[in-house]
Amino acid sequence: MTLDATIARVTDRIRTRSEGLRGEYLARIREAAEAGPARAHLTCGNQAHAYAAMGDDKDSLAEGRAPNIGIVTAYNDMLSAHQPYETYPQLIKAALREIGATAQVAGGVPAMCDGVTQGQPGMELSLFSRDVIALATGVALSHNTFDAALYMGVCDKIVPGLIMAAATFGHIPAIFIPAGPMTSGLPNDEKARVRQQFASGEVGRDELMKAEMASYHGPGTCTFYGTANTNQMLMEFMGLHLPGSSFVNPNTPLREALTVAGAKRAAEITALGNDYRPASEILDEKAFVNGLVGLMATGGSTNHILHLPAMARAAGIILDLEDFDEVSSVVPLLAKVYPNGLADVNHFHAAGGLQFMIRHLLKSGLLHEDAKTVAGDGLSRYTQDAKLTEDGLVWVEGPEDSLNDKILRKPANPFQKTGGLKQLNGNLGRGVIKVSAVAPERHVIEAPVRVFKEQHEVKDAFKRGEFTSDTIVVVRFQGPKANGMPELHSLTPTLSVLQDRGLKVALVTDGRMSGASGKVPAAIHVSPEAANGGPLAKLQDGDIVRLDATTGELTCLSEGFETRIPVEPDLRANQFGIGRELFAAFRTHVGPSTSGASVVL
Ligand SMILES: O=C(O)[C@H](O)[C@@H](O)[C@H](O)[C@H](O)COP(=O)(O)O
Ligand code: SF4
Repeated sequence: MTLDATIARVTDRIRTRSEGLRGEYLARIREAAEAGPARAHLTCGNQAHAYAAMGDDKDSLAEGRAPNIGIVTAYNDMLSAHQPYETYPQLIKAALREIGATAQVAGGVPAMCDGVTQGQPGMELSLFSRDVIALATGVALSHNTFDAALYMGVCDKIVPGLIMAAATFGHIPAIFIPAGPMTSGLPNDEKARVRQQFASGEVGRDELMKAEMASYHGPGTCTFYGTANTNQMLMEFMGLHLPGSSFVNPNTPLREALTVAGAKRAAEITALGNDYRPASEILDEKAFVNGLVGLMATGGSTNHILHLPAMARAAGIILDLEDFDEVSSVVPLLAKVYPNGLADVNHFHAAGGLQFMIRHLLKSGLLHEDAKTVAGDGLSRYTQDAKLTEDGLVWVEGPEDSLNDKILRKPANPFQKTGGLKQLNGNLGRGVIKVSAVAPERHVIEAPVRVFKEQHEVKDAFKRGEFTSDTIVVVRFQGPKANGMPELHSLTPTLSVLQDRGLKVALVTDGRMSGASGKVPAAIHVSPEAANGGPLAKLQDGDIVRLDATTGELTCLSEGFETRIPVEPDLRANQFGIGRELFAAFRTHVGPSTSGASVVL
């Protein structure tokens, strides 16, 4: 199938834009690869320290001929998605021992659960934790005793931070090992309904707690299509998972078989063998464009508008908002998974899942098939599903037709003709809006603004009954320099209640939303941020603003707006408590959201 002209043009533009940076990156990676196997550079003392506690594997490690695989783990008990990782290192070590290879836990990385910190001060460390994860992975792999790395992470900032490090250590192969989604509990839309009832005082806290616990009920990734499950999609579209491994539930025989297979595959693709697949060769412009296509076709999380540019830059590739915008304009929305629909990722996987999508996007010429992956050359192998048979783990072609066209469709009959992501421009700055979950009649709003600094102030104004007409709610000083750019997802129930009461409402912020946010139109990541003197700092209550997701306009229409002096914020409350005092350097040095709000790149 001929590659779509727009996809080809965007890829060429990215390749040209990145030429210098990518060239320097690849030269560094080549130098690291040419230096030879990692452990050859270590002294006897270095090695003795590295192997001292490795028991049965000590001799094999000391001989230095067999591949030694570094495990980077984001295990903790706080994320339901990461709790299953507790037992993986032992399983991996035993699997590699079977084939004469070894594995060591190179190090752990922190992982924040955005569900635990949502609406809490801790959320102000969330985005920064992505770069902390990249730094911590660098510390782990700097032991330089590994021929490949297995990265165990699933959720929001964890996969992006691990990718930033995997690209930095791009001379060694990288395989991402998922743990799979939680089994389906109380449907996400039912949970959201009880939250709205609680916000409007119709039910009490005990009713709300019951619903939340029935929704988030066990190990595995939360079942909505948020940032974590968008990560899982990316890892298959970008060829860093084994095919079909993203949405297999934890603590199942198939999940265990895929973990073992991923470990053994890592040992096969090191420089010691004859199928060397370094991460740098997989993380190229084609992989990132394939990731952009998957993001649009699945209606993925807006957080990847921040994460993908940071991930790409670590591999010497420069992504721009115009790339997202143009890919969105030609890639149809093929999946309806909450918040874009009622289904969850388990239903999506059962309907044909990622394998169905990759099959039909390849057929439509919307993906680069000639991509390198950890499983081998060519993305078409990712149209295959993983199955456990009496012959063990096998890969078989996924379904040609969707098993549920309310959840999954072919490009010829999409839910929406485009990916539903729109770049915004105007005298309020540059931002983005995702409309795949917003009703078409709500794509344009022109209304007076109410201006707030904190999300709790919005909820307080709501409780005082102050929202009685169409309103654009502006929450500013939420950018990375101001307070770390938290998610404002906890506003969703309040704004949804206003919307359901018949008001036209929208959110405009230099902050961000959760991948689980959806039905309320939100212009997010507005840049330059208010704390940097951005135009949002000039807005006053009552100004008329126009947000048009069809034309991509974000404009203040009030007289005299342009000549106003930006408001100076008092940000002292964001500089202390819950560890925020440790992140002053991050707030000072963080880059703009338009290039991923990174501190390290
Ligand atoms: O970007 C995301 O996908 C979110 O950060 C998600 O990981 C977060 O945990 C949600 O806030 C959970 O949803 P609720 O807060 O609605 O439970
Ligand atoms: S999906 Fe979000 S809420 Fe669920 S475990 Fe991951 S970070 Fe936590």
